[in-house]
Amino acid sequence: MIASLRAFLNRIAGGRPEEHDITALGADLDRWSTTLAEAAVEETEQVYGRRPDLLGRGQATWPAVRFTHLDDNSLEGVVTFDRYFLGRHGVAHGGAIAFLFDEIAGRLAHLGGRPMARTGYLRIDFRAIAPIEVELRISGRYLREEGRKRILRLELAHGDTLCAEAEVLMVTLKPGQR
Ligand SMILES: CCCCCCCCCC(=O)SCCNC(=O)CCNC(=O)[C@H](O)C(C)(C)COP(=O)(O)OP(=O)(O)OC[C@H]1O[C@@H](n2cnc3c(N)ncnc32)[C@H](O)[C@@H]1OP(=O)(O)O
Repeated sequence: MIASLRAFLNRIAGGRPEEHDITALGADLDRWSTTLAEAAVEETEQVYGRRPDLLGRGQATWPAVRFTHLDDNSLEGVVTFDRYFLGRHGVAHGGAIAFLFDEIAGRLAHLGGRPMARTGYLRIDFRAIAPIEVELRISGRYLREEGRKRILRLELAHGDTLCAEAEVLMVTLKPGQR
C-alpha cells in the first residue's frame, strides 16, 4: 500500500490531469477517507511509520532510506527524493532534507540499544543542490556523547558532491519525559 501511495504521489506531483479526472479522483479519495476514518486507532496502534521491517518504516511522508551499513556508532545508506519532494528546478526541498536528517538522527541516536532521545537542535548547512530522482548517499556518525547529550554528524552526498551536512543534538529523555 505504501509503495502504491508513493507511486501515486509521484504521479500527482508530476502530472497535469484533465478536469474530469481531477473531480473523479477527489471523489474516490473522499470515499477512502470515509472508509479509513472507521479504522482510526490510537497512536500506539497505528501501523504508519511503525514498521521497521519495511522500507522507510512503512510511511510515505519522508524519503525512504535503504541502509547499507549500521553499527553502534554510525550508519550509511542510499536515498532518492521522489518527485513529490521537489522544491524547484529539479532540486529537493530543503524541508524534505531536514525531515530526512531528523529521521536519520533518530535512527542513529537509538543504535546500540541507547535509551529514548529527542532532537534538541538540527543545524543544517546546504552546500550544493540535492537533485531529485537520483540516488544519493546518506551517512551519519557520533561526534561525541556527553552525559545525556549525543552530538551527531550527518551528510547527504551526490557522488563526490556534498549536498548538505548537519550537526544534531539528541538529548536523552528523563523519566516522565515523552
Ligand atoms: C528507530 C527509531 C527511530 C525514531 C525516529 C524518530 C526521530 C524523531 C526525532 C524527533 O523529531 S524529536 C521531535 C523534535 N524535538 C522535540 O520536540 C524536542 C523538544 N525539546 C525538548 O523536549 C527538550 O528541550 C529536550 C528534551 C530536547 C531537552 O530538555 P530537557 O529539559 O530534558 O534538557 P535540558 O534543558 O536540561 O538540557 C540537557 C542538556 O542539553 C542541552 N541542550 C538542550 N537543548 C539544547 C539546544 N537546543 N541547544 C544546545 N544545547 C541544548 C542543555 O544545555 C543541557 O546541557 P548540559 O547538560 O551540558 O547543561
